[in-house]
Amino acid sequence: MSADSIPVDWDKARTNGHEAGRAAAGPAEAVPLAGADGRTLGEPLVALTDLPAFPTSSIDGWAVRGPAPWQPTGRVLAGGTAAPLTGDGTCVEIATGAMVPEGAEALIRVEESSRDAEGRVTGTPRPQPEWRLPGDEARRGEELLPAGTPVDPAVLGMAATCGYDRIPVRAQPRAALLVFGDELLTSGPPGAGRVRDSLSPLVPAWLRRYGATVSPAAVRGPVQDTLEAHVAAIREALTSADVVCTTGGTMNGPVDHLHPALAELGAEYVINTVAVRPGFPMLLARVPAADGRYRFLAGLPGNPQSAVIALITLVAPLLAGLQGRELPALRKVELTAPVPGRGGFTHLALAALDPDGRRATPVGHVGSAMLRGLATADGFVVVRPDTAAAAGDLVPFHPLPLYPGERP
Ligand SMILES: Nc1nc2c(c(=O)[nH]1)N[C@H]1C(S)=C(S)[C@@H](COP(=O)(O)OP(=O)(O)OC[C@H]3O[C@@H](n4cnc5c(N)ncnc54)[C@H](O)[C@@H]3O)O[C@H]1N2
Ligand code: MOO
Repeated sequence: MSADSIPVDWDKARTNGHEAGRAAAGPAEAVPLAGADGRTLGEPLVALTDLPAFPTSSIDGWAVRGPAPWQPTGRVLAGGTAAPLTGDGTCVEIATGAMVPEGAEALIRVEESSRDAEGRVTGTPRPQPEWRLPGDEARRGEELLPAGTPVDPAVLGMAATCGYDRIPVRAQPRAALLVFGDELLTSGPPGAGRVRDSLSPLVPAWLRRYGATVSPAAVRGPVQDTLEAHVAAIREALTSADVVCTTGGTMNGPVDHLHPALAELGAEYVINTVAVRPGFPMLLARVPAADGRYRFLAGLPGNPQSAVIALITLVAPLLAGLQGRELPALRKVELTAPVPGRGGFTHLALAALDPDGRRATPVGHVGSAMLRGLATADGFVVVRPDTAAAAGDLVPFHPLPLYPGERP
């Protein structure tokens, strides 16, 4: 296994990362609805009954049969089963959500009805039906959502409506982070040749937004800059993680030990360097673990913005694949200012979106060692190899993994 390689095209790197994840995805497991938020459907969600399951009144009023006036014979509330209406000129009082009795011909709203001295009901039904028929929303056995759908609050509510107590979802990938670099400080301000480790706080938080779990014990660093310490730390992390991310040491500097460590661990590269700037020395490898199965290692470059680009280029597609999710397609936005190309590399340029999300403006402070631009951007505009983008051009946009409201 050589550390030298031809950089992979950026789009191809995303696709390869996704396919590698998909090929390694585990089976679906049934979990209670309360624990399924944020997971991914492992099988299609199918209607267990017709929906609604019985003819259901949409109003409070009267269920009537035959011509007016109607003599009330009883009442049916939500949750009850209704006796059939058998005689013309009869009705039952009915509540919203109650089962409409067999034999009912119309429903009349209470405020659009009146009663005579004998208690008989009169009124004119509205032209549109005031009840919902079984199957109006779904037929029993109908597929409502495909496998691979992210589970959100609406999906949880729909599964409950259908009568599910548990739903089949994919396991959440377990991720770990190893930070390399003896120059890193874990607290206090930088100086005297030392820089503050910015990736231990950043990477786990974004891994979680991509659907992985990261326990506090799974974040380690700085790992000592020796080959032995790197190999030992990776081996240890592989015992409890499906995806181990490392930062730094991806190049061939005097203390860059990642490639030699991978060789020692018998790893096989899925991707070794990507033709993208910033970020190119990134890699994704399969590493055999002690149990005989393989896990993934994503090597993120040490420059912080480059590490983020490796996260969105390799790790996000891998995690999507492992969860059985599609690789998100990139939408296009209009550039408000020119963005230069980066020769034969894809250029990912940090940009902020207009409130309507249609136009992107490049932000400042975007060197690969900087995070200031990242903290004000919504994502990256994509400028393909051997091109440059002009103001007014439509270009693909890769969003940052943000929760709603995080960039108001
Ligand atoms: N001779 C060459 N040198 C470099 C090249 C090159 O093509 N030829 N490429 C540069 C590029 S591009 C990148 S990116 C970096 C990637 O290098 P490594 O992944 O080996 O990263 P390190 O050398 O360990 O660190 C680079 C830089 O980032 C700082 N760093 C590292 N970890 C953190 C962290 N957790 N928090 C904050 N900052 C971090 C580190 O101090 C260095 O300044 O290689 C270039 N060199
Ligand atoms: O690729 Mo480096 O990641 O340009 O900073």
